[in-house]
Amino acid sequence: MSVNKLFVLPGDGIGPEVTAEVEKIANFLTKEGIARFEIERGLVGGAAYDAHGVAISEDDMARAGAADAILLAAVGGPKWDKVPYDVRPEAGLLRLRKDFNLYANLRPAICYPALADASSLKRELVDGLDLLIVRELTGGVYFGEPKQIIDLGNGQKRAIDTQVYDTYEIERIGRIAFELARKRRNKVTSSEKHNVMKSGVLWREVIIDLHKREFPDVELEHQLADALGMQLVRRPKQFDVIVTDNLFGDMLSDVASMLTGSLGMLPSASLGAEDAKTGHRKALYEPVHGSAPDIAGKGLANPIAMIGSFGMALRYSFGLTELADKLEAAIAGVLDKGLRTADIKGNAPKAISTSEMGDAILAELKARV
Ligand SMILES: NC(=O)C1=CN([C@@H]2O[C@H](COP(=O)(O)OP(=O)(O)OC[C@H]3O[C@@H](n4cnc5c(N)ncnc54)[C@H](O)[C@@H]3O)[C@@H](O)[C@H]2O)C=CC1
Ligand SMILES: CC(C)CC(=O)C(=O)O
Ligand SMILES: [Mg+2]
Repeated sequence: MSVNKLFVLPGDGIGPEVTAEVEKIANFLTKEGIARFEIERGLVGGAAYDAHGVAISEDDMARAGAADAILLAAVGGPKWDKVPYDVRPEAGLLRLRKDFNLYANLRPAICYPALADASSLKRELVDGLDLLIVRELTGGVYFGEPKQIIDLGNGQKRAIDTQVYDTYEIERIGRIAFELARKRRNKVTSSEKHNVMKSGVLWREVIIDLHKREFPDVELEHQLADALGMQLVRRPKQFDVIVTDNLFGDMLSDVASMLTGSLGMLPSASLGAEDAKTGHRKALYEPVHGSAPDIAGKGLANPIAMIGSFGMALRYSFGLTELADKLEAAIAGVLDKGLRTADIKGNAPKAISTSEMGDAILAELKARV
């Protein structure tokens, strides 16, 4: 049995609490000989800053590079609000994404039937929802240069962020979206703001051209990003795959999370380019949520987004598709039984803690493997 090397970066806030629940599951699978995981741990974000004065150390970057997959919970928090911009916690995550060229961020939003009442929308709007946001992750305004604050010398300052996209960046993320749509309901909605942004004009042009050349069998539609935000809460089941840029993808996926009941439910996979020889993609798996400082250390965090991210690692990095299916079924099973963390409690009589939710998912998994 091959060894799957996992590099775990718990990060800050609720990060250590939710990654502990994944480690329980990985250790069980290893102990029972169902799959073999070798886990190493590193520091990222505020935790790395406190230990080394940087948002991620060179040593941890090297160890992340040597792993088969990286699992990162979340970074940031008010404790580090005043640290220099270059070493702020979020810089560690951005460096991992950029240095490993993890350009494709897959953010599925699935509404489990048992949770349809936990959504902020009416049950009939979200019941059966299954959409996938494909977010470009290494370009756009989060990385474009110049990025600076200039002192204008007259008591005024000017802040500059730059949105930059090249053809190849749009084409490669578009290709991922079309390929994934072919395995789903065969529809892609491309989203930008070509009415006010040049990057939107190019985005639309490249996606239309790619569609014509390589994916004419897939249904393609375009929606402006502001209108798409509105449609996500109006009639979310119209979507299959949404492909969009780094900033819009970040915002729209937080919106989509509430359709499923909570930000604590949404997993994600950040994938790099396919290695021509091995077919393997460098990958980092991370929940969509942040470090949730408001609930950190209280056992209130929902570990499902993190456990679901591990499920995506089983599927996309380790080729353990059947096990990934079983883990997802275990999550659904726990929800069917009415077990809820505080964020998805709804009308349930009581909420269970982070570790109780992890234990319950593990027990459901044990019954399936
Ligand atoms: N990928 C990452 O590492 C991200 C980091 N952040 C950072 O996290 C920090 C906090 O940011 P916020 O805007 O508060 O966003 P957040 O996602 O951490 O929290 C937003 C709200 O959702 C709740 N929430 C989030 N995850 C939850 C979970 N697993 N279970 C239950 N409730 C959950 C929180 O309690 C909070 O009320 C900031 O420093 C921000 O930069 C934010 C987003 C992504
Ligand atoms: C760098 C992150 C804090 C940005 C973010 O919110 C995300 O990627 O979801
Ligand atoms: Mg975000």
